[in-house]
Amino acid sequence: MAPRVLVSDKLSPTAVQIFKDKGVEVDYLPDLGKDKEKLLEVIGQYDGLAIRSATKVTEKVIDAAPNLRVIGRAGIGVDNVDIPAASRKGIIVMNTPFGNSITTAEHAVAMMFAVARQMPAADASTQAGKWEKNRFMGVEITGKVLGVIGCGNIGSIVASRGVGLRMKVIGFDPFLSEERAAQLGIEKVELEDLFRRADFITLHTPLTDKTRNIIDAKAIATMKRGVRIINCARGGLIVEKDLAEAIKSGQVAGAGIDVFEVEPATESPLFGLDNVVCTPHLGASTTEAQENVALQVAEQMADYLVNGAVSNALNMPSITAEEAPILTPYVKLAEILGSFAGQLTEEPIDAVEILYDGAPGTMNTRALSAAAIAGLLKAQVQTVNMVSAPLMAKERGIAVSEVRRDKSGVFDGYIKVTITTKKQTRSVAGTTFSDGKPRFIQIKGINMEADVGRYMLYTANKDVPGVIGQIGTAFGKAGINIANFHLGRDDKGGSAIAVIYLDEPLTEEFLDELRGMNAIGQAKMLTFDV
Ligand SMILES: NC(=O)C1=CN([C@@H]2O[C@H](COP(=O)(O)OP(=O)(O)OC[C@H]3O[C@@H](n4cnc5c(N)ncnc54)[C@H](O)[C@@H]3O)[C@@H](O)[C@H]2O)C=CC1
Ligand SMILES: O=C(O)CCC(=O)C(=O)O
Repeated sequence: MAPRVLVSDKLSPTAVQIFKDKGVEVDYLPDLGKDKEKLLEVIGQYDGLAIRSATKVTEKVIDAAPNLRVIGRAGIGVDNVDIPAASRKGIIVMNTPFGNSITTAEHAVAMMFAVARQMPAADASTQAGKWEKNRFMGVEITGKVLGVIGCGNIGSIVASRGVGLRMKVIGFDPFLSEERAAQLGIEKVELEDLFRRADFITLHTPLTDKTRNIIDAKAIATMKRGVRIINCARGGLIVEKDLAEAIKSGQVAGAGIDVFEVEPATESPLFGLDNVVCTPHLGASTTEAQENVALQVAEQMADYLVNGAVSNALNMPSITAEEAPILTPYVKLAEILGSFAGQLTEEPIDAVEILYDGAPGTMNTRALSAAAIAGLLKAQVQTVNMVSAPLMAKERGIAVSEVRRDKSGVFDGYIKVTITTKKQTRSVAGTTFSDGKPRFIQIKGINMEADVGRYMLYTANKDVPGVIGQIGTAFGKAGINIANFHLGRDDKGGSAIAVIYLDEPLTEEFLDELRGMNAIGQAKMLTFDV
């Protein structure tokens, strides 16, 4: 059945066409996102949800969406999506990180000019026939200090435009290196320094706990008198009432505000003040940017729903369309190894190490590790998948580590999952052959070569004569058919293991009978999704 996507915000028609061309059914209901109740009613029918900023994807929406596999944001900011809730449900959240960057940077620059020359007020006054030439005295931009807070994609473009306008650009961003700053032709400074020196301040950070209220009364008091402030990033970065007070007092000479604490903003302490220029979250609103993000989000979502390729996901490593078919057998293998370890472990897991030897070590190991952890946790949480697994492992205090090394044995490569609990360390290794099927090659340090079956009995026993006969007799007496049998041991008379393939699962009574046998230390029924 074709996957189904709901587009619940206004998106360019390009997106709808791309979904259709790629074999995805699509419902384009651009006003639905604003109707919370209706969204809750219908979301259960969809595999994908494509949005902009109007649709709020809360935990409630996610809980009402058992079939949802991907949320695609046609834009950058994903503060309207509850990402932890989506991750817990195994739903990928993706955005389009570059499609509207230039457009938004240009909006910030436009705001800077509009504020410097009071364009909107001058326009309104002139069109009202007032000709107030003396009222609208502006300031030059050339030679002024532009302080850019957040020098990522958009901030960097604004910085370079500032340099082009012959401004002195200074930037604050904890992740900005001296090299990158030099490349942009700007000076890297601390925030206090930026506040103290800038004539214009422009914000380009996401809204996080660290950036919320980054401009409040206290910060404004440290700024140059007559500073002008631009916010085309997110409402909540500025305390609007503090900025309004500072504009009234003359400490701040003007502000260009595209984003608000509450949106849609129908009232704000900034409304009606002299030299405040407001736009209704128009940063990304150009034909070009909307075409870019619509095209990109539809391509990305369809690629995931149809081919399993993952790009620009915020809660899952990327997997390209070329990579997906090569990775798939190893994803399956990693999941099976994790599942084997998870099913055999009955006490809390402290740590998991995933070793990549040879070929799989050259692949996307973040995705493979996510699959191994998903397999491991499946014994406890049925709904876990590659998206939710890393978060769930973290929530459970499981330390996950990856080791990669060159090919060291007869196989082109293999994966080994080792788990550590308070009581023991246990490992299982496997590989895939050219048929793409997973094989176990080592269990608890004992070499063996075994296929993976749907129902498998695992026994650990002492290597003494008669054990296999005893097990075989018990199966015969109970009338249970054995489909296949694999054995391995470390040393003569040491530890041995058996993996027995069955057509159906064994009962607990029968397992207890096996466990009652003298030489058998462990008998466990394992089920695999094959
Ligand atoms: N008004 C609009 O329509 C639009 C607004 N935006 C918003 O613009 C913002 C920036 O977008 P991009 O540049 O694409 O993001 P980005 O992720 O490329 O850059 C953000 C930068 O902020 C920096 N940062 C994080 N915490 C910081 C802190 N405490 N202090 C200083 N810098 C910090 C990061 O290191 C990063 O370099 C986002 O919030 C996004 O939602 C994006 C597009 C359109
Ligand atoms: O979709 C829009 O108009 C807003 C864009 C935006 O805020 C973003 O991409 O973060």
